[in-house]
Amino acid sequence: MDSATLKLLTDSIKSIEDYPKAGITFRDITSLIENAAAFAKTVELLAEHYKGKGIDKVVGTEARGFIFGAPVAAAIGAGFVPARKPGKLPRATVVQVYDLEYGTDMLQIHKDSILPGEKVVVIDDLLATGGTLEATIKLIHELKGDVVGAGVVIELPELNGKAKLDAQNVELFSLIQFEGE
Ligand SMILES: O=P(O)(O)OC[C@H]1O[C@H](OP(=O)(O)OP(=O)(O)O)[C@H](O)[C@@H]1O
Ligand SMILES: Nc1ncnc2[nH]cnc12
Repeated sequence: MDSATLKLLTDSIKSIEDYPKAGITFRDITSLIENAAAFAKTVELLAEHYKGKGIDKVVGTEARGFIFGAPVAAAIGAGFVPARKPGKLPRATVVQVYDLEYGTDMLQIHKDSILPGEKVVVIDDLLATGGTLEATIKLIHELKGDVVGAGVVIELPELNGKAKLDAQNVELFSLIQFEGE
């Protein structure tokens, strides 16, 4: 990405100290998506990376993964599969419990949302410890999907979430890296 685009995206993300608890610097993408140029460019860059690679499904994690995952899916001609927090999906699901930078949570996807052998990309706003993406990848693997990549707007390299993706042989694509937790 050129330096003007990097500046557009980086400057549009607000950083809030000690949210949601002491010691965490919260990287807030709501200010990025409020900015029409920054939002469009973010979706375009993620889509560009995965276009033409025969991706069948994009999985986005609730809630912020929906914001980027759905438009990327439409842009690359893939279906969109929501990975949801517990109790939100009406049909049979597969389930994973995982740890977060600031707590624990659970994700589910519909059992029939991914067919064996389908090529799948996971999209989220941010990679911190990697717990969310790891749990999402495990859900897709349970359904015998082929996870070919994980794309995020923001990576926090100090938390080493990439190691969890490496362990699953999933390539990480991140647009912005912020130092510090
Ligand atoms: O790499 P990790 O340590 O797993 O952290 C990253 C995850 O944390 C945030 O979601 P959160 O669970 O706060 O939910 P939200 O999208 O509903 O705000 C963020 O949107 C990522 O999904
Ligand atoms: N530091 C952070 N900022 C925003 N979202 C997050 N999810 C996990 N860690 C986060």
